[in-house]
Amino acid sequence: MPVTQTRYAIDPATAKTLDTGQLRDHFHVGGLFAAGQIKLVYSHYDRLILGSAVPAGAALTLDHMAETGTANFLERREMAVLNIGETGTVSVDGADHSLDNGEVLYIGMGAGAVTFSGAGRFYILSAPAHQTYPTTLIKLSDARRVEMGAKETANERVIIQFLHPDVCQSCQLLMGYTQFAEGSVWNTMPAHVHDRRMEAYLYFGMPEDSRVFHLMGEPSETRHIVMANEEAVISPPWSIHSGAGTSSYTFCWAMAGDNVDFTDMDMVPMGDLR
Ligand SMILES: O=C[C@H](O)[C@@H](O)CC(=O)C(=O)O
Ligand SMILES: [Zn+2]
Repeated sequence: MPVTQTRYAIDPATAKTLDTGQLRDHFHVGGLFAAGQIKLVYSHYDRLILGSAVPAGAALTLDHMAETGTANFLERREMAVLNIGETGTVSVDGADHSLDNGEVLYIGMGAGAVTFSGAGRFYILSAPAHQTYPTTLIKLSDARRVEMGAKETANERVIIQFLHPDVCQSCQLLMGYTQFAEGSVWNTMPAHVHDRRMEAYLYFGMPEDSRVFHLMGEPSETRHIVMANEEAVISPPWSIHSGAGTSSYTFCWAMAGDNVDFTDMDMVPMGDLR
């Protein structure tokens, strides 16, 4: 059985009254990637579920989560699995998919139970779905690469898009990860919001003592959450999501909501940030 928890959606007026601990209780997700466990967080923002599976030698099967109210987890949902560990296997619908580090498996609605095995450290994302699309292994060479930023602004990076309409079809999940050039640490500044899509970040590939200061909140009311390696953060639709690290890092971004248009962002003019 997966270890589960629920995070409720709150409005920005409530969010701005929260202190550090309360902000973390709502938005920060720690304790993922525990060996021998599937851990899942059910967010009420667009009902995105995020979590982890670390088989560590013994196979782990995800078939049911009470929070979805369905007999099978994928009955009315789609899923993406990113392997941030060594090569591992994800078995679904009678097929074994071998995922190397940095590869993504899209699993369509109705595919049934999902079994994780091998040396993988699997990051799991799932959103409600309305139709099934083929389960697809997406290799790094299949993904779409968007170069962004510059060294001078410490934000030289490549956005690698896996669940994107040009790469792999999905109902509402959009996901990929962003890698920095050495010395670059700033993600998504100038910042943006997209009130029609929520987003979740997983920060990984960081040295143990490194931290990312993740920025959130309405543009006129920003807060920060201090993130360590392999920790996730839920970004409400009304919130900016940006950050700077004490070293370079990789972060997986994932979105769910009303459209799958990656470029549909409302950029925040620098003068509006508070
Ligand atoms: O809506 C898009 C998301 O916030 C991220 O994809 C941004 C990102 O990866 C980056 O700028 O590096
Ligand atoms: Zn965004």
